[in-house]
Amino acid sequence: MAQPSLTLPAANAGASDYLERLSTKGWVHIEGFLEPALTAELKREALRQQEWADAGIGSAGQTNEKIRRDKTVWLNGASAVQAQYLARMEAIRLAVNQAFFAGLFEYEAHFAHYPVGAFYRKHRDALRGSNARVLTSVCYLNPQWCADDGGELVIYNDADTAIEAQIWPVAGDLVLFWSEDFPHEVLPAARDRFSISGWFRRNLDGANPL
Ligand SMILES: O=C(O)CCC(=O)C(=O)O
Ligand SMILES: [Fe+2]
Repeated sequence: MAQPSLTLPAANAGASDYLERLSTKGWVHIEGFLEPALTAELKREALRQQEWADAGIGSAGQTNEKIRRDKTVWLNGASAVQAQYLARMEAIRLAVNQAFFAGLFEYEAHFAHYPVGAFYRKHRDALRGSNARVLTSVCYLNPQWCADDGGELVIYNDADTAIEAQIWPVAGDLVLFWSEDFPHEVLPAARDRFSISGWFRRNLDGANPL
């Protein structure tokens, strides 16, 4: 019997094997993951936000403009469009848990705005073994992105010796990667760049410290 919550809509060309690609490569770029109407509505929702803050780094969340210059606002799920996005991420959470026994427990996400010239230097989203973030998602909200616009996501291999992928932040595309395994950076954007960065987290409460 079909399990709608575990499958992606048929409109997502190439998305059906995303678990396979996550398994073999550890990251996946799903083109056209969000349909254009939902992507456009999320972009409008991002533009409606008032509370943009300088993004933080590290567990204390201190800001450092040498490392990153994006502005962020956390999703709270209060609007219909945010709820719709979070429902799409919930389907991924369930599918990844089923496929990998990943123990993904919750999801947190923020809108990100990279104004012209903004970047995010090479980093990992989680340090090995010490962080609740397991799987990173980035969904892009930028129509008609082209080469001159910069702002590519560059993903490096775990050993940080080679580039695995260089991805334009094209509207509707989703990138997933295991948070501990891939150093990555956002190259300076030559035009306003909007996205939603999110993290599927494990539950560290009550974890055995040994
Ligand atoms: O926007 C991107 O392409 C990646 C952003 C990122 O690395 C992050 O928010 O941790
Ligand atoms: Fe990151």
